[in-house]
Amino acid sequence: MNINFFKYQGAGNDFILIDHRTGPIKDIDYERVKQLCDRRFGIGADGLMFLTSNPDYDFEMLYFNADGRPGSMCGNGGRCIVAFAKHLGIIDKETNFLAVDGPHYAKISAEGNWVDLQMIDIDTINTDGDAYVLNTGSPHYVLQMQNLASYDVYQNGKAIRNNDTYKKEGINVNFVEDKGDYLFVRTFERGVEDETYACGTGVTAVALSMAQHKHQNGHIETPVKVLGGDLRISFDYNGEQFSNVFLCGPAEKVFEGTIPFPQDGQPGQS
Ligand SMILES: N[C@H](CCC[C@H](N)C(=O)O)C(=O)O
Repeated sequence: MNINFFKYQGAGNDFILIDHRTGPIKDIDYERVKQLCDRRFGIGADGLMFLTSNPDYDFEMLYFNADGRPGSMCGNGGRCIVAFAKHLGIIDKETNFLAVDGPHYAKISAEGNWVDLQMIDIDTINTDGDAYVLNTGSPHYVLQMQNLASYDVYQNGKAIRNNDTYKKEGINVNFVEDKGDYLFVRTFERGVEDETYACGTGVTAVALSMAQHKHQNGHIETPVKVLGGDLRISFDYNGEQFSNVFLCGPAEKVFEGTIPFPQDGQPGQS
């Protein structure tokens, strides 16, 4: 069957979005998802999402990484699917939707291209040598460094993601340089197995780790620069728990089209 797709991007983290409110998704063909996300043989994206209906929420987000496998929470994907839901007329200024890590609240600008997405509360940040390790909906490794612009994020991120500790489950590897007024962050993403231009759960993990590292307290606003643009993380920290965590940034529709998509017992056929 043919289905319509929409391509969105948030700070250069890009996604294929499919409106699937009409029925349950069954037998998703992971190979087809992977091919659609491929930048040479497909549409090209860091991930693919289905927007489905849920009786208790405005909608539900089903996220797949570019390797075709179901991913954990995607922050920029969450912001993009909120913009998509507004485009579809499902929501207006705010929403409560369900994702793989639970319910999320979000606010969206009148123009529909700026989304503040609430992330899960966090109370545990572990360490691994000099790095911080935490789960902001997806697992993240956070390491501080200098001269990040010229750092080999691909080789070093890949080595950490595939070391004995993380190989089995995988981890997203974030490198951060504290620039004083803002944090500069680059991320090697699990499931894409490459550096992406932005990672929302990643910059969130970085901002929280840095607040703990610097012994900051109270209401904190952290501007972040990534390869694909600017994001902002705001949260409250009482020294033990991070709450009211918001990932804020752009979310824009790039283009739309039609593709064959096998499902409902026809995996592999298109
Ligand atoms: N790009 C995403 C992270 C996707 C999560 C994925 N890489 C995984 O670990 O399953 C974000 O903006 O948060």
